[in-house]
Amino acid sequence: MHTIVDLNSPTAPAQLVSACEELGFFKLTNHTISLNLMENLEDEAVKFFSLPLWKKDAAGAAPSVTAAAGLATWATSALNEYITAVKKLACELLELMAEGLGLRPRNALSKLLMDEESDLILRLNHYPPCPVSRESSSGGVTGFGEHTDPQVISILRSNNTWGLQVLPRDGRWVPVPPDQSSFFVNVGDSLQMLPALTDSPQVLTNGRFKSVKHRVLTNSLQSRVSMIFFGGPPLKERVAPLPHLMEEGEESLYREFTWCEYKATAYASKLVDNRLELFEKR
Ligand SMILES: C=C1C[C@]23C[C@@]1(O)CC[C@H]2[C@@]12CC[C@H](O)[C@@](C)(C(=O)O1)[C@H]2[C@@H]3C(=O)O
Ligand SMILES: O=C(O)CCC(=O)C(=O)O
Ligand SMILES: [Fe+2]
Repeated sequence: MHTIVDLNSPTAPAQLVSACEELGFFKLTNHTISLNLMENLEDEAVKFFSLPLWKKDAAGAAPSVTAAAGLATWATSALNEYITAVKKLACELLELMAEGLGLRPRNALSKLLMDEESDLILRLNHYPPCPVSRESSSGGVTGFGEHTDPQVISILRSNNTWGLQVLPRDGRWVPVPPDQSSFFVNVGDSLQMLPALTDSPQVLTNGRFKSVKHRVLTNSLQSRVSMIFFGGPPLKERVAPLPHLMEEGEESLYREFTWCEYKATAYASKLVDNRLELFEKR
């Protein structure tokens, strides 16, 4: 079962750090984003997804979040309000994580997303109901295949339909009970790389935070609508372990790369591929 982090709790920084170290995934409660704000965008998404294909196609390829103002033809205000709120939340979480890790300055991680050139994506997914075939080995039809997210942090909100599953490192797929008023947060590949060493011998690794594998199975009766904010650094930003967290003389497990390089590799790979492996020093 995943951790539930209460954003209002005085121990939130420590809770965040252990959730990111253990599974790389947690449910976030007591945030300040209203259900109304989430539902406004969900309603717009439902309207959009019910349009005929040719109209959806006409909306064109997804622009980046920073270009959302250019999306004037579709749900601009619901999108902009949601993006502003969720970006602020992502930065708040990264600041609390930095505090939990004892990092100075406090914005060591959040500044990656605050930069005006940060690479932010908002993705809206719709999974129509889909009856389970007898051949299905996973107990459901795959809606979104297993993968890790390449960015720093992903913040997911869905309606109350089951489907999301996470994979602990040495375990089995765990279904995540949906909760339309909470967020589900996962560590992305780039955050796995960033915080370097820990003093605990069991986890003496640069990958102190875990980029969790996850997938979505469709539901046979209800449709699932999810919106996920992916926070990535500016394309030119170097992704390297934070020196403050490295022990003296200790080497990074990964070679240094820019987010642009990593993203290009990720986007040229298959969804299921282990992309971080390609950047490990051997
Ligand atoms: C198959 C792919 C889809 C994806 C780009 C990729 O080549 C591998 C990473 C995929 C992923 C997973 C997280 C996000 O949903 C996403 C938008 C991202 O940044 O990386 C998707 C990419 C996509 O759908 O284009
Ligand atoms: O739609 C979901 O619930 C999760 C999708 C996802 O993991 C992704 O878009 O990267
Ligand atoms: Fe994902």
